Amino acid sequence: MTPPDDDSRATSAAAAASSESHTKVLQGRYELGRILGRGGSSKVYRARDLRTGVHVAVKAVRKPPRRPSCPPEEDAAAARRSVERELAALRRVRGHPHVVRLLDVLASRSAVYLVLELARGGTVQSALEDMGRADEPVARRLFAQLASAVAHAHARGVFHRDVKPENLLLDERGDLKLTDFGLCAFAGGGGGELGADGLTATACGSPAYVAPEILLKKRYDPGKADVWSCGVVLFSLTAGYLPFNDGNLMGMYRKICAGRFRCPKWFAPELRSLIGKMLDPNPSTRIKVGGILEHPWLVKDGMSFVVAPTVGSCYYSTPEVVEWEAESELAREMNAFDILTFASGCDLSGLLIGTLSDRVRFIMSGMNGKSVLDQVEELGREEGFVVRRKEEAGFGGVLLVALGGKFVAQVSVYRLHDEILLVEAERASNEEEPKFWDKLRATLKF
Ligand SMILES: Nc1ncnc2c1ncn2[C@@H]1O[C@H](COP(=O)(O)OP(=O)(O)OP(=O)(O)O)[C@@H](O)[C@H]1O
Repeated sequence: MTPPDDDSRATSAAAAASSESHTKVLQGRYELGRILGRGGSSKVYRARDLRTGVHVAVKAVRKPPRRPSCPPEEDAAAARRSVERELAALRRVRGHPHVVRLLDVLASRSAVYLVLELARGGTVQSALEDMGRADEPVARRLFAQLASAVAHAHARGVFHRDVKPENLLLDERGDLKLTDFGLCAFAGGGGGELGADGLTATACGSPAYVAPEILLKKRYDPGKADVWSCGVVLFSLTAGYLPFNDGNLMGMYRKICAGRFRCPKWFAPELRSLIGKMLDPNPSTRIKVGGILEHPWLVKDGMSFVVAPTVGSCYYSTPEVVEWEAESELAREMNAFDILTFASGCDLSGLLIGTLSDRVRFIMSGMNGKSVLDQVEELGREEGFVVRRKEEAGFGGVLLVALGGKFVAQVSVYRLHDEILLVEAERASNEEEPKFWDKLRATLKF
């Protein structure tokens, strides 16, 4: 397949997500395959990272079509808020072995693409449809992983608010990954809508999993609402059907508000006890997520939970978690995702971050834009190129031209935030001046 020319790349990237075609390449890097799932405003594709060969999932979140009743700015702002919320949440909770991992973020004028680790085992919902219900040890393992992920998110001030089997993915080993933070709330005013009392009034969640206090339109504690939804998940996993069900929605709501459900007779007493504490219609007496992790039903089969002092969260004590702890300490470098979060005051439209074969955009932090361009200028002169400083937005750019007047490369620097720079380096083609490009790469460290 011949690569598209430069100008067509951004367009083809955006078109890729809207098309059902299976051979589109997003920003020269992610080859999109079949659709794995669809959400309200997204399509999720299986994809391959052409640089590493690793298979990933790309969630393409598009700006919604404008509604005639709604001013265009309102639509754009709502779409942007929802993506920012999901990104901010994934950033806060990243690194936990049972939360889906955000690998990269790309953006175009019409969509944001979240590159996520690929969960090859489908969703817990599809597994339940196939197997009916889970055996108790399997349910215990999956539920422990869910409780651990939710506890971790809460410890980081993120309340999911849409815990349900469709949002629980399974990897190839059958391990659970919590996903879809698009409806979450943040503690401490991080873009969510919690009041000073830590309560919210925003009604969200899926009917069968939603807590009574939300149905009753009370101000509610989103942490307790997550516990309720986890209780419904646990019941569904072990029973194979929902605890609150009725022919009509109002009937179901009445049962939810009364906390009226019946456990199947094969439920062990400890399982009944845990579900009863989670599906307590009174949020003030409902068990907290920390209590779940210590409940006797869960602390079986040699499982144990440890409170990580560094992050103050509870986690499922396995070698993977220990490894994650070490990795998360190291994972401090900036990536495209950080840029989007940092740049929340900037207009992100048209901001493309990523690597093409002959153009790269990357972040430099703690550097002065002018000195970056000075370094490029010096390198160009050493190589015998004609060097021209360009007046552009941001710090400007440096154009490097060969003696015959042929374009060699150009580097432009923009300021994103204080000392955070977005640097764009472009070259004529990847066949020409490879040594110079390597030197530039070494100088600018991209
Ligand atoms: N990382 C992934 N690996 C594999 N499949 C995934 C992944 N992420 C999402 N999916 C699939 O895509 C579906 C939709 O994803 P997701 O729930 O994140 O989208 P959404 O737009 O936020 O959905 P909703 O409208 O329900 O909030 C999932 O139910 C799942 O089938």
